[in-house]
Amino acid sequence: MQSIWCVVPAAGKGTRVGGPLPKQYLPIAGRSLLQLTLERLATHPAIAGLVVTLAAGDPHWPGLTEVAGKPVRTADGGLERYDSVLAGLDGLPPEVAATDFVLVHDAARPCVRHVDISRLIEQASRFEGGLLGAPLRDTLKRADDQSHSLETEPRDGRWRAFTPQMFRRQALIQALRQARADGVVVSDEAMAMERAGVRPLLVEGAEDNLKVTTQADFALAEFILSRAVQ
Ligand SMILES: Nc1ccn([C@@H]2O[C@H](COP(=O)(O)OP(=O)(O)OP(=O)(O)O)[C@@H](O)[C@H]2O)c(=O)n1
Ligand SMILES: C[C@](O)(CO)[C@H](O)COP(=O)(O)O
Repeated sequence: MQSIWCVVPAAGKGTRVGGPLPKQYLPIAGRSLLQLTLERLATHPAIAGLVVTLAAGDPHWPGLTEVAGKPVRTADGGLERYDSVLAGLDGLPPEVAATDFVLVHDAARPCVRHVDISRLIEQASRFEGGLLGAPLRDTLKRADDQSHSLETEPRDGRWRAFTPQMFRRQALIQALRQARADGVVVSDEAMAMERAGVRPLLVEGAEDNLKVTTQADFALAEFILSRAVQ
């Protein structure tokens, strides 16, 4: 299996959780959300190293330089998630070539399964990249601003996008820079690549690849992690 670096955007404020600490530093079973995600990534055999993007001057970062024997580099994140991803891509070591694939994985997703990361790398590397996701299995409603359902959206062909997402380093940098130049705030890497004409491969992954977003997600993440499925 190829060896691949992973950018970990961890510069968010966690406003949907609230509280004095950014959510990536809140505990799950005694360890921070960020530490859990870094360990989950660093213990995957194909991952060569991590670039963690942090809020400028982040006082909570413990100054890690390696996790599970894998090197850890840092970069200053930005206002939007995609700014932080760009900073992370720029912070990759020089041995990562422009055409090398890189992964991008949210610090807020500690439950990602190694088998899904392996399948993403193996399958999406046959194309110009891809992402983990899952087909939508619930009926999708479009609501008005009073939370009344206006209509039911078509479900066919709709997927939920997860991370990691995997693209070639320079192609992703160019696509993200183009989105920024166009004033488009892309919500994931695949959106930037789609705008560049790429059709990222969707690789179905476990739906327990939870993005910890609200306070309630911490208990669910702790339960998922307690099952020792890595
Ligand atoms: N400017 C930003 C915004 C988000 N992120 C990271 O992107 C991931 C997914 O973002 P999200 O879950 O939205 O985290 P926050 O932006 O912190 O949450 P909120 O929107 O509730 O403030 C997180 O690991 C977050 O730290 C980042 O690196 N830089
Ligand atoms: C990248 C992502 O996790 C894919 O679902 C999602 O778009 C992040 O969104 P957020 O609002 O920045 O959490």
